[in-house]
Amino acid sequence: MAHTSAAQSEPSGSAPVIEVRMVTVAFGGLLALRGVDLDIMPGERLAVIGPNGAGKSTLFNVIAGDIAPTAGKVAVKGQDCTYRPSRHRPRLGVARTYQKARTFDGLTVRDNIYLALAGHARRHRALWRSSVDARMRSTAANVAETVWLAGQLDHPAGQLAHGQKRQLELGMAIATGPDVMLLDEPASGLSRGERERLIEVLESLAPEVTLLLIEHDMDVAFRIAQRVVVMADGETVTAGSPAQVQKDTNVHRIYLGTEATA
Ligand SMILES: Nc1ncnc2c1ncn2[C@@H]1O[C@H](COP(=O)(O)OP(=O)(O)OP(=O)(O)O)[C@@H](O)[C@H]1O
Repeated sequence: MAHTSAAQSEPSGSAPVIEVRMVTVAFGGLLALRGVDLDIMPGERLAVIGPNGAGKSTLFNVIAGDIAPTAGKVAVKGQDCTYRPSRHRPRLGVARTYQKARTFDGLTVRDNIYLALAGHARRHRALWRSSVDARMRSTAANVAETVWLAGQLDHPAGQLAHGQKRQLELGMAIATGPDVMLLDEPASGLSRGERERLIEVLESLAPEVTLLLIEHDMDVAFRIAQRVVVMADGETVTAGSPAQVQKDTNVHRIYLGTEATA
């Protein structure tokens, strides 16, 4: 069984887009993360799984900049971001989604996506011209189509079903053209059909987009990820391809249950 080093990628010649080094997070006397190491390579599709309380959300939030670690280091594209709050991540091409979608309920689907685009354009000093506005409106419509919301373009976000709201949030993240997407349980609360759509959308992302997801839904995690990191008790227990992780008897013991089959 490998320990923290199991979450290191195979050497591939390029630098990791995200580096997590010996990250520890203590909540009072409780160690939620115990010296976690993780490298995520550009274009990699990585899922972090593990039983309740394993430390997945804490690790995710440290990477996203929502929790500052008690010890250790986080770098994005080689820049030390350990104590940089989450609002700095988009400047580095990092977008994230939340378990509970954060959309503007009074605004339409189009305007939610437009706002995400506008925020990104401002960062890149785009000019506020009518041609830019028209282009962003058209891009918003294209993004809505990508996330299966073309028919709801002019519906207020507040009227969308849970799954559609999550699709919208995913669209808002995709709209910014991120290099790295951090997805917090993207399949949570989705119907079977919506999960299939989610998988289709994620599979349609450009291959250079790096994807990190924490996910309880094994089907989604194993179908999207090239590499799966298994956490338990604040540590990375093992990592490998979905096929390797499904066969790992230690994973069965700590997470899937001994009756699980590969
Ligand atoms: N803000 C907090 N204050 C105190 N303890 C916390 C806090 N956040 C998480 N914890 C504890 O840290 C440990 C790891 O929690 P975390 O949410 O990271 O696990 P998880 O793997 O994401 O679990 P789940 O799958 O249930 O969401 C748990 O014991 C949890 O109770």
